[in-house]
Amino acid sequence: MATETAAPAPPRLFALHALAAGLDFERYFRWRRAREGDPFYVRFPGFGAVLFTGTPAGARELFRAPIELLEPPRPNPIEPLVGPASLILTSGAAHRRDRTLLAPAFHGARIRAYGELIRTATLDEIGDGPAPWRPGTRVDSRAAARSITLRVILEAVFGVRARERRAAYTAAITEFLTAFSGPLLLAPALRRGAFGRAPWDRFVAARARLDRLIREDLAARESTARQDDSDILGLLLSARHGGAPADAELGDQLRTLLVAGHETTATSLVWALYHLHRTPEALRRLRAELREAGESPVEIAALPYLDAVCQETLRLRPPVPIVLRRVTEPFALRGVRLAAGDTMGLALPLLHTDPDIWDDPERFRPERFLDGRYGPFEFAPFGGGHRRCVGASLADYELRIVLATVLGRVRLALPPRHARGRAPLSVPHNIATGPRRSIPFDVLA
Ligand code: HEM
Repeated sequence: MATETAAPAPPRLFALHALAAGLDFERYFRWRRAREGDPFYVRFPGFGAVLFTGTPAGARELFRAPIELLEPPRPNPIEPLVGPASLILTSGAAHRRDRTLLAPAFHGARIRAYGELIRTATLDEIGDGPAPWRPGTRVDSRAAARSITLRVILEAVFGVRARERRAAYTAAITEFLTAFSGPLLLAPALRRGAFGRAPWDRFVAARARLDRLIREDLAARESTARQDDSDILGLLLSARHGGAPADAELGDQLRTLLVAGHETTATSLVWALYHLHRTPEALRRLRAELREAGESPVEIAALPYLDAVCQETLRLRPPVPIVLRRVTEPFALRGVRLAAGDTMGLALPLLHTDPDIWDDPERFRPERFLDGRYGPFEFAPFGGGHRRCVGASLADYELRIVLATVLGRVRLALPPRHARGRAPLSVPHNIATGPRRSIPFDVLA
């Protein structure tokens, strides 16, 4: 058995470290590992120290740790966004109960039923959105991708189809997420009100507006006698008739799905389009595959090169780059002792560029997913173990159908500055990381 060592001391000069991590956290993580080896410590403001690994051996230990030993980390920077009853934050019996409730809504046949909805949402955004994608126009890819993925979540989760209702949600959620990005996410000390004028006050007001919409939909659906479980809210309500969960908990779960379910997928869409348009041979190969394929979502979702493009995007640009677990009893990660209450983490940008697994890891090369198979401890964009992303199948399906629909309808090009310059860094936005600057596309045809 390997000898356990005590944890290395977290770094001094904390403010400088925080600044370096804030400017480019992937580079910072690489630097820390190069200095200290794997695992290594990183301290987050208002959160404490986390022992990180970025190797398949570490991923295996973290994902396979006994479930009863693991909790989500506390305090959790995203708690104000998702709420204390969120699946992301519960543990033990409550987590098991909520996963049992939610997981079936994201499986096989149910997901496939959303195929047409995803295609229609994409076509509407291109042809009929607030800024139609006509030749000669410039598209803000983040705004467009968010609009598509939010619509999918609103319809799939809440069954919201009416345009005005969708617009009300879109405005509320955009305001809610914008109010929480940046300083409030990273500096918990700023989460205080000041006579209605502080950033925290604005965030609390935005959350109240969004919660009002959610409550209205809950009430409307509850008052209808029919049991409609064609969407996720219907499923949750039918389960409630069996006894649980209460209104506030349901509200947190719905807010979680709204937040976790659209920003992550939208970011991946932006990165996929970006890397494809910087890698002409990959774009050509994908277009050729799409030309041969039919329009049925099921057929599209099975295309091998499209699949490889999506996986490669999630490898190089994982939108949720770190996976955290708090241990409730002593545990050893890669031979380093953790005490009860300590937190361990998996750094996906390190795992996904480990040179022992990935050839030429910094390059966008979808072919690697055609040539080889990667295990769940080598490639883990959706995390793993008992907390693996509950929406992974929906996200995978959505990525493929939106990309195929966009590329089948329009020809895009990156403006010269983006086509040739350095690739933008990934920075934390709120629940997901994304490109530091917005990435526009010119519509050619
Ligand atoms: C490309 C898109 C997405 C990525 C990369 C992603 C990634 C992740 C990751 C890394 C985790 C943490 C897993 C862990 O701790 O092991 C997670 C958890 C979660 N995700 Fe996703 N996600 C995506 C889309 C979605 C969607 C579409 C939904 C729902 C509609 C969703 C809902 C959730 C929820 C509820 C959790 C918490 C699961 C739990 O703790 O049991 N995600 N996701």
